[in-house]
Amino acid sequence: MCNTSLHPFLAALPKAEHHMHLEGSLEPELLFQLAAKNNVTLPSSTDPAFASAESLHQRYETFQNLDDFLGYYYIGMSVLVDGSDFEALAYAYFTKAASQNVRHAEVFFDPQAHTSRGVELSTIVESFKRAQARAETDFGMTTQLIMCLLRHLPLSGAVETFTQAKDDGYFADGTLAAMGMDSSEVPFPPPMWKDLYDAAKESGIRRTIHAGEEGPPLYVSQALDVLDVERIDHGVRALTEGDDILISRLASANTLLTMCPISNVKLNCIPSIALFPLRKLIAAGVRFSINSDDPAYFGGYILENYCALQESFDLGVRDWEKIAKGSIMGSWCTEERKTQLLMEIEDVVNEHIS
Ligand SMILES: Nc1ncnc2[nH]cnc12
Ligand SMILES: [Zn+2]
Repeated sequence: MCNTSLHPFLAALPKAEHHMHLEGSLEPELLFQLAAKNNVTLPSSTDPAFASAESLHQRYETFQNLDDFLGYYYIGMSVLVDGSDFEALAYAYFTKAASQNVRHAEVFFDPQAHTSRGVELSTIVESFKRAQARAETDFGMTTQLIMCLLRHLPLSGAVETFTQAKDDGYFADGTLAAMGMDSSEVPFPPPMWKDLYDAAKESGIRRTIHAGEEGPPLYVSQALDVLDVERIDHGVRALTEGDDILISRLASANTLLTMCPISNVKLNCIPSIALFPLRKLIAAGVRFSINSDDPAYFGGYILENYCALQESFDLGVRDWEKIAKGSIMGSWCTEERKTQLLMEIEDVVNEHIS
């Protein structure tokens, strides 16, 4: 059997996504539409990639590294101006994700990149909430928002944004499920953000951080030791560099790694999907999920990530059942929702093997 034969099964498999940036789902076509609607001038005079949606797609094929990508990511999101733009962005992602049987999504957004342009935090959050409510009604998909702070900017801005979100009651009322940190990783080691993470922990707020994407395994250990995070976004370098002590620690603590194979290849964190450390994760018993990161920029949503792994690693149905169940177990939804989703997975697996 060829290793694409499980693709229909993978498409049907109920999935949880834990690592995608809503702004990273801004497809070039919508980007150009919103730029025209909001009179946002794109830098086409200095960068020919901004000539058209097609040339932008082409440029996205050749990112050199994380910062090269982030340059496009921040320009792209500057077309998001009013509430309807944020709602349209999130609802487009939820629609696409539902078509790939994502049943639960925990999604990131980067408020500082919008509030710095004069967009109110409440505009962003309330618009995403409208899209979330529609996704639940239209697709039965549960979703949660994770507010990410930007690590290439000073701590003071991150603290200000965190404090505003907390004072507005967005964590207390469950509008925001957790706090994360993203953007350029090196040279911004986790201990720089200790005060912020201490404040979040004191307020009982869940915490995650991007670590070990371009940064060394040390950043992952520091995130655990100094920031006391509950989850690590990426962490791929802990595996590729074979930090065995750290790998066993992640396994024994059941820390979820939210992994993004296509992103890792597109940003040159690993040379190819075949070198994604999937077998090592499985053998070491590390809990992980497979995610899209920035699907519009990397040319693949969650299903394309599942299928890319399958084409390289030729796993069996039972392996995928374990991966899918592990990602549900690592989710931040209610226990009741987890039970429901685990049963949905079993139904699809049983249907496939019968
Ligand atoms: N892959 C990534 N790493 C760090 N920050 C990001 N923001 C959006 N995508 C990101
Ligand atoms: Zn990410």
